Amino acid sequence: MAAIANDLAQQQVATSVEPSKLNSGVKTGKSRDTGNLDEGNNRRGFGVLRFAGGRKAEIIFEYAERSRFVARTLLQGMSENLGLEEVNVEEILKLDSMFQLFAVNYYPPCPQPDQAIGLPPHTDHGLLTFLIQNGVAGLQIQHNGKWFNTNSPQNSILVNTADQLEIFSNGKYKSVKHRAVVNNQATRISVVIANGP
Ligand SMILES: O=C(O)CCC(=O)C(=O)O
Ligand SMILES: [Fe+2]
Repeated sequence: MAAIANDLAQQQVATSVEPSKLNSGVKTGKSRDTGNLDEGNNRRGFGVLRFAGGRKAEIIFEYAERSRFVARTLLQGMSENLGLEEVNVEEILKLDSMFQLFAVNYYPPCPQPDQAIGLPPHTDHGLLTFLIQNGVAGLQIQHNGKWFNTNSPQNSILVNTADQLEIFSNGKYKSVKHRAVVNNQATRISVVIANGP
């Protein structure tokens, strides 16, 4: 996973995974929703990159496809856990045409990490967000008002619950508030897929 995260992030390759948006460059603490939406690699916020094809695009396609399978399997389990065995979650959430948003976050080392934030606190849209990283930690989640470091093992996918899941489950699965912190040692790269209905 770390290798994939590095590999993908080092290429300015877009994907046709709908809606063909890649987040690239350094976040400056600005909310993604208010970032500039430009074509090309916008180092200050949202970047929409053109589909370039080639091996890297194939990797992204394959990762997106496989992650859709994982998302659907998890959602079926969650729906059973909610006591919705009778409900066809695939049909209700139209998982066949699942929406995926692919983002790559790049956090260079910061000389004063306690004075900066990589990505400010937020919850994600969608149902489940998958995050892989290049072996450098930095994601924190909020629980009972306190921030906790996450510690994902090598080659794992960290799954965050998101807003539409909270709505779908009537609040039983809470959308986790999270943020990314920076460090003064190593560049961190995270690759995120938000999976929505
Ligand atoms: O880089 C991270 O750890 C967090 C990324 C994130 O929350 C996002 O892209 O929505
Ligand atoms: Fe997020």
